[in-house]
Amino acid sequence: MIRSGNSFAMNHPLSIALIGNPNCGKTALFNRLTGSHQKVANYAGVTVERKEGSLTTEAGRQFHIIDLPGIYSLTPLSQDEEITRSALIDKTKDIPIDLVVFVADATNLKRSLKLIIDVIQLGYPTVLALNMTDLARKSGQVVDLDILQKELGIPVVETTAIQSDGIKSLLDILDKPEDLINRPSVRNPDESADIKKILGAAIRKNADTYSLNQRIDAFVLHPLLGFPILLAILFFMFQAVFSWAEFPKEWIEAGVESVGSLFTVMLPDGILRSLVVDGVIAGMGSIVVFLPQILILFFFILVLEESGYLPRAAFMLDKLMSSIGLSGHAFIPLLSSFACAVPGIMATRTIRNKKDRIITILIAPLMTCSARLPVYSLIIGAFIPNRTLGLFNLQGLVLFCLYICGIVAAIFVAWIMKQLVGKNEYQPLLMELPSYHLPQIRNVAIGLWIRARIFLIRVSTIIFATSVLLWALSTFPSPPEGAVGPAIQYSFAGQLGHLLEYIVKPIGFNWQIAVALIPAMAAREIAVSALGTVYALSASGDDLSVVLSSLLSSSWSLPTALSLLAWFVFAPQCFATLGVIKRETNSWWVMIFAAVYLFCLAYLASFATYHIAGFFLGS
Ligand SMILES: Nc1nc2c(ncn2[C@@H]2O[C@H](COP(=O)(O)OP(=O)(O)OP(=O)(O)O)[C@@H](O)[C@H]2O)c(=O)[nH]1
Ligand SMILES: [Mg+2]
Repeated sequence: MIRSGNSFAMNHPLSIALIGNPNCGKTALFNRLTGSHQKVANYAGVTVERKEGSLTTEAGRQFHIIDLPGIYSLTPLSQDEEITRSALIDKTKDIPIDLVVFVADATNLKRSLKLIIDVIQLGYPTVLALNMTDLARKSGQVVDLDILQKELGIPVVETTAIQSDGIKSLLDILDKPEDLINRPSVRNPDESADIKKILGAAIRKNADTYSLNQRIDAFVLHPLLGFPILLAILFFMFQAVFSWAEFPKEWIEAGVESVGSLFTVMLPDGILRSLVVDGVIAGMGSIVVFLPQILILFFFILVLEESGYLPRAAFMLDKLMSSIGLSGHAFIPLLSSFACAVPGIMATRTIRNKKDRIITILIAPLMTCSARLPVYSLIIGAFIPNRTLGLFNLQGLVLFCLYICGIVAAIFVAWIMKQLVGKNEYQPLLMELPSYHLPQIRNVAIGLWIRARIFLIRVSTIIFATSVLLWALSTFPSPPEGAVGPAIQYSFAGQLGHLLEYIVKPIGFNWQIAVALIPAMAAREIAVSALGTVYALSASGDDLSVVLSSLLSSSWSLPTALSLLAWFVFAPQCFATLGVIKRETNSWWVMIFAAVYLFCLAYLASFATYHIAGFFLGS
């Protein structure tokens, strides 16, 4: 639906849709135009929903910009492609498109040309943005823009979306949208046979981007070396999470401790001091110390995403994944779930087969999300000695094993589900291998800043609120007169914990853990702050000054600690994940099934871990 001529009067912002193949830089361009920070990464299928923003040009013109998932053709094969098709073609859409900026990867123009012609034929006023011109130039490609404009009958500009001055030519055109809208079509290319001719005429020298890529791929995709390289990268990442974070973690810990002591001195002994020191500082402080580890993890994830390595890893794992009945397409959604299952589950929209998609959604929560990191890190820090074994840091090794546990469990569950629903025939993974890019320092820095902000906002809102709530539940009602033992024993939380103790005793948990697990349903890392609050209040006198990890190592047995780790590998301790499962599958049943099977697995795994560890170590 194109607006009628008179609606182009400039009294409302024109809507511009960014259309193009996956991974050609639409979102990078969107971010540049609108000043947003939407996710950009070097693989196909990053954007899976419509994103909108606004642009005011230097001349004061306003535009509404729409970023859409990449498409290969106007016939969608997956749910994300359907979103774009429907935005372009359906008459019922809520936001009419006035202009199309077709974004094409200049280093691979051939791939886009058929789609450009199809989109032009839809009748929208269209501009072609040849993006990634920096790479095209470096590789020696020369395109004759005049010929291309003439052949296609639309304006063509060159852009480099990752450079601050890289989209000037596009902005110049957008400043005169009337020219675009009223432009007579010079010619309407309609035959696919034209493509060769157009390219032959317009490209004077072809890009030579393949040599470096091929040289790197010779190692990375090597039949024998490829897999060890992937494992080594992941292994190094988890080692770094522990060893690099050591100093910054100590500084934050020292900071939190001095703030705690400051308030202990400043405030008179009583309810207010308890709220501030035991509730707020113990709760929030116990989580803030994990910021460096989270940032190190995300640093690696961002660099991997930007480099172009991920689709290669998907290819290597395709055979393995198909042997459990999943397609290689599931790899990137599952890998995204290492950050958080919510975007991971949304990324399954790129999976074409419906059964595969549901199974991938069901196993995504088994990937170790970053919210588990504080929990793992706290327990590992308290129970696993910080020793090096040759090259390896023992704590990093245990963390690596926990990640592997999640992956193995996911493989196992997927395999069982596939047996139940029936296998599809093996369809080899068809996915593009993008060119390797050197990660942009600015992009990585922005990515880390966004992550740090998300984390600190979580700490200061949901974690702050639950810390205060838990403090209240653990403080009131006050103990009866003459009571012995810490006051928390008599509080609401204490009573609830003792009730739940019956359920969690067989898996080795005490009542403090039971109390901590409830608010952790809101977000996993709250388990740490909740333990901080509960133990701060259960501790008597001197113990208060001891950091949480030493307090835990003296109060829990090793089997209990291992059992709690096992619980967190499986338990769906997060409402947001369950919510997104419901939304993406549009089914309460799938969500309930996910919650039930994950809780059952968690209970079984913890039970087995506790008893097996108890048998070997003595509980
Ligand atoms: N060198 C260079 N890299 C670019 C340019 N534009 C985008 N990139 C990089 O190309 C990759 C893909 O960019 P995105 O903006 O995520 O691509 P997209 O078209 O939105 O991809 P989908 O959402 O998957 O359809 C990222 O690694 C970007 O940093 C450019 O002009 N030059
Ligand atoms: Mg995108």
